Amino acid sequence: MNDNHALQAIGWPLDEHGRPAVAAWREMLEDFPTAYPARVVEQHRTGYVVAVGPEEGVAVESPPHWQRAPSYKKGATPTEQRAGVGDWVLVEPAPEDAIVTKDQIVALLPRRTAIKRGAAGEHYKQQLIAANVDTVFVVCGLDSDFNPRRIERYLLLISGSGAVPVVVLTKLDQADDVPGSLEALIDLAAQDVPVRAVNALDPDSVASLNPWLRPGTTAVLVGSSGAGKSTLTNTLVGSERMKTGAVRESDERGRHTTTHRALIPLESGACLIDTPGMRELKPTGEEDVAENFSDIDALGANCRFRDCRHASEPGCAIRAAIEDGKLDPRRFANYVKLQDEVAGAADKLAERQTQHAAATTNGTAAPPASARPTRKPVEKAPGKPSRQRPRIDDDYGED
Ligand SMILES: Nc1nc2c(ncn2[C@@H]2O[C@H](COP(=O)(O)OP(=O)(O)OP(=O)(O)O)[C@@H](O)[C@H]2O)c(=O)[nH]1
Ligand SMILES: [Zn+2]
Repeated sequence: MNDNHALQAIGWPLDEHGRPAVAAWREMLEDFPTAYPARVVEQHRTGYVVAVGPEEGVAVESPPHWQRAPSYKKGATPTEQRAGVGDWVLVEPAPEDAIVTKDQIVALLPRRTAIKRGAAGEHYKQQLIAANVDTVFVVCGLDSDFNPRRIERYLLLISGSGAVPVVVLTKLDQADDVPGSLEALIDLAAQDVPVRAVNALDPDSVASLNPWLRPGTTAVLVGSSGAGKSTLTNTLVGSERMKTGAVRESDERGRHTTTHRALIPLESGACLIDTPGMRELKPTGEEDVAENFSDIDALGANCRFRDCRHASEPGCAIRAAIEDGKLDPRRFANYVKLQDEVAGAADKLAERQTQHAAATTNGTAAPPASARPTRKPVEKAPGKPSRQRPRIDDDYGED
C-alpha cells in the first residue's frame, strides 16, 4: 500500500475518508493496480526523479513517447503534456529479476492546476513551470524591490493556472511607507487578490499565510532576487525541522540551503515546491488581460466609442479616470504592454496549434499516456517497495 501520510507531506490531497481527493486519480489508481503514485521533482532528458515522500527520491524512466523530440514532429507528445515538476504520475515497479531496469512511469494523473509560461526560442513553445500547485506566493519586498508592475505581471501569468495567488510583501519591519505601498496595490482588490505584509524573519508574522498552507496542499514562492523567498521558506519550515535539515545539509554545502530539496515539507503540513525558472515570466498567449485588470475593463465599458483605443478619442472614460486620479497611469500603461505581449504570444500559439493539428490529422500524434499499452504488471513483494530504488542523489545527466 501507499504511504498516504508520506505522500500528503509532499502535497497529495486526501479527502475526509483518507482517500485521494481527486476522483479521476482514484479511478486511474484502480486502472493501474500495481503502480504507485509519485510526484515529479526533477525532469531529465532520459527520465525523471520522482518522490514518494519528503525524503525519498526515485529515478524512473519516462514512457517512450515522452522522449524529447520536438512536439511538431510526428509521434511526439507536446512538451507541456509530458510530466513536469509537481506532476503526479503512476509508476510501475521494475520486475524483481531485472537488475538494471528502472521503474517506469505509466500514466500522468490529470493536473489540478498548471502554471505555464511562454518559452523563448525559434519554435513557439509553452513551458510548464509547475503542476498541481494550490498557492503561488508572489513575494515582493517593501524596500527598493517594491514594484507593483512586476506583481501585475506575475498575477497575469498565474491567473489561468488554477492556483490561488497571494501577494506577500516582506520587510514590513524595515519599510518606510507601508500605507503608501499598500495604496499602490489597492487596485488588486478588484481582482480579489489577497495582500499580506510580513516580517519574513518572524514566525508570528508569517503565520498570516497559514490559511493558504493546509495539509496536503502545495505552494510556490515567486519573486525577484532578494525579495525574501529563502527567508520565508526557512521561517515556514519551522525551527524544529530546519535544525534537522541543517545538520544533514551542512555536510554538503556548509550552509542552509534548499536548492537540492525540490519538495519541502512545512510545519503546517503543506509543502513548498522549489521551482527554478519562475523569475522571468513571459505570457503564453492564453492569459485574459481584461479579467486581470477588471477595474480598467469596467472603465473601458464607459468610453463613448466601443472600439476606443484610449488614446485621443473624445469621451474616453479611461483617460478621464487617469486625469481624475482614479486610475494609476502606470497601471494602465502596464495593462497596454501586457495586452500587446499576450496578443503577440497568442498569434504564435495559434500558428503552433495549426502545425500540431496538421500532424495529428496525419495520424502521427501519440495518444495520452494512460491510453497506451503499458508494460505487463509485475508482482511486487509487499513491505519492500523502496529498497532497490536509487536515491535522489544518484548520478543523472543534466539537461
Ligand atoms: N528585516 C528583514 N529582512 C528580510 C526580510 N525578508 C528578507 N530579508 C532579508 O533580505 C535578504 C534577502 O532575502 P532572501 O530570502 O535571501 O531573498 P530571496 O528572495 O531568497 O533571494 P534569491 O535567493 O536571490 O532569489 C536577506 O538578507 C534577508 O535576511 C524581512 O521581512 N525583514
Ligand atoms: Zn477609452
